[in-house]
Amino acid sequence: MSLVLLDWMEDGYAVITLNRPEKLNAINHQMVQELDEALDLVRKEDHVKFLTVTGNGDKAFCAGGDLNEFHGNLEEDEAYDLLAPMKNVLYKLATLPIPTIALLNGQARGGGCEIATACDFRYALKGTSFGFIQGKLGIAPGWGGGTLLYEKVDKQAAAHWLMTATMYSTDQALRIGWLHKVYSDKEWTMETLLQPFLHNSQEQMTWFKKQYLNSLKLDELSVRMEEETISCSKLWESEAHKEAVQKFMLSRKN
Ligand SMILES: CCC(=O)SCCNC(=O)CCNC(=O)[C@H](O)C(C)(C)COP(=O)(O)OP(=O)(O)OC[C@H]1O[C@@H](n2cnc3c(N)ncnc32)[C@H](O)[C@@H]1OP(=O)(O)O
Repeated sequence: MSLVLLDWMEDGYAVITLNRPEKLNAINHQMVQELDEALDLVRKEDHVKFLTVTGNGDKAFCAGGDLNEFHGNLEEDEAYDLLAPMKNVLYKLATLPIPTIALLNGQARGGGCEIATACDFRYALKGTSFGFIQGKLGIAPGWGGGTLLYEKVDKQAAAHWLMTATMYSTDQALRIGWLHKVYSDKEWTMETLLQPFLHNSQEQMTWFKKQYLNSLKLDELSVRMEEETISCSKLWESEAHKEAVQKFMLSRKN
């Protein structure tokens, strides 16, 4: 079964859906691989105007890395080998030549927020919440999403969110500029959400995106994302991280 769905829409855009709702779309190895392949396919299609990324189910966009696979008992080099492929996926997503919109149908935690941050824009359903909670697990973002957060919101707001590792409501996330729009249940239809983009041609969209990417200084971005993955791999060995993952695992068994 595909854990990542890729759909081509008649209106000229593509949709990637994280498809593991029973695990709140937590990212496992298979999904890393499938996301990578889906992004390659989207990149090859020259008629697609933009890409949306969303989650299946009504509870979560993505609950982060799968804690059974991205578990606590890893040496630094093992952690690096686990984190780096998803960092490469996020770099691909962040630098895709067409605009990308995260449609946040439910909560996002940890790596889920990193995926959303790699998209150019974030629209959320009212009542959802979001947190770069890695700090509470004895680690820091490791897929490059922390680095990307500094590109997307005010630097102090980014540092504050990462260091406090708290969940933000849609109002808080709007206030710091991480979210661009919030919609009610009734408004949450593709027509309403995407209507402002649909009138643009593919040529317009690729130019807008190129101009945006030019502002990001991409060489430097990939170096900083790599540094993030290396730092997170070191933190992976900490007792605080082992204990936090253990606590989650034990809570599942009761
Ligand atoms: C790469 C680094 C990172 O991403 S660090 C961040 C990792 N993510 C997390 O710490 C979030 C872990 N999940 C949670 O705390 C809870 O599931 C939250 C999101 C609060 C939702 O709670 P609740 O509404 O009660 O749902 P639940 O816990 O029963 O979850 C439903 C099923 O999904 C699973 N799930 C959830 N998150 C993950 C995850 N990150 N990795 C692996 N599995 C996850 C739960 O285990 C549960 O499945 P099951 O019913 O136990 O089979």
